Amino acid sequence: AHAWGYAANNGPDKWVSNFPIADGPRQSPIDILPGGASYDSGLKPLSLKYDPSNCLEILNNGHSFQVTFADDSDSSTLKEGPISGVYRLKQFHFHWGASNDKGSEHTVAGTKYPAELHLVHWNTKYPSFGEAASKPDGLAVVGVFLKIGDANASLQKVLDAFNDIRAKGKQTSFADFDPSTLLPGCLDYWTYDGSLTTPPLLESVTWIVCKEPISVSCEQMAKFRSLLFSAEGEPECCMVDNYRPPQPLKGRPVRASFQ
Ligand SMILES: NS(=O)(=O)c1ccc(C(=O)NCc2ccc(F)cc2)cc1
Ligand SMILES: [Zn+2]
Repeated sequence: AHAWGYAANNGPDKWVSNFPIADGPRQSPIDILPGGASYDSGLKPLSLKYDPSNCLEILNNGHSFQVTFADDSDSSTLKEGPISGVYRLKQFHFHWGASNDKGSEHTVAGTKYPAELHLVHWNTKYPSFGEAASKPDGLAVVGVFLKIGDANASLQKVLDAFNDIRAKGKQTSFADFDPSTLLPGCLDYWTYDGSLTTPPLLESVTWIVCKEPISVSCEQMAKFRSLLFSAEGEPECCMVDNYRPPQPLKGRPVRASFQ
């Protein structure tokens, strides 16, 4: 059986055959309707504390590229916000489009952004990411939209490593990067219970989607699109449109940390 992907023959509409949870009650992403979200004064501000020395490597996994962190201590964590306890940063990655009119996974009243950043954290009440990934409160992902504007100097550091990871399976060391430099100035957010947006689509994610986007230039978006879904020696296939479209809300509440 061919592995999952984003092409017509193995893309989001096909995932349900190998991953029936694709039609489950708490799937992600969703279209966020600001008018349908309820302000919750009980929601705390996000507490994100990242240690750049935990940054290990950058890799092309054939679906996206990701920057992986050492998660053997509580030095890079997410606390407060809608969650209780301590969640450790495991990795961050992005989703993007073939053109600037699409690419984000979450949408806001139907608006698609050209890309979306995901900072993936796991609940330290469980022994590992793999264990946490199967629990309803196991993961917390912070989503940040990217909007076309000025070049993003912090993002450029990540893009400068792309020459070594152009093809699927390539990885290279990547050190001393502080992911908090990729966060918007304002950390107002929407939050809801959801899932991983790629197979295995596990319904274990507390989603925390920032209202304010960060900037990315057209040239930087072109750099994202220079990566390949394909491995070395295979016919080249540009890594673009690696996003799942919004899924049914199925009655879930979406809360806002702001009025
Ligand atoms: N786009 S997203 O932020 O929702 C997302 C985040 C992480 C993963 C992931 O780690 N997959 C591999 C995986 C999944 C479960 C496991 F138990 C082990 C590895 C997939 C999607
Ligand atoms: Zn993602």
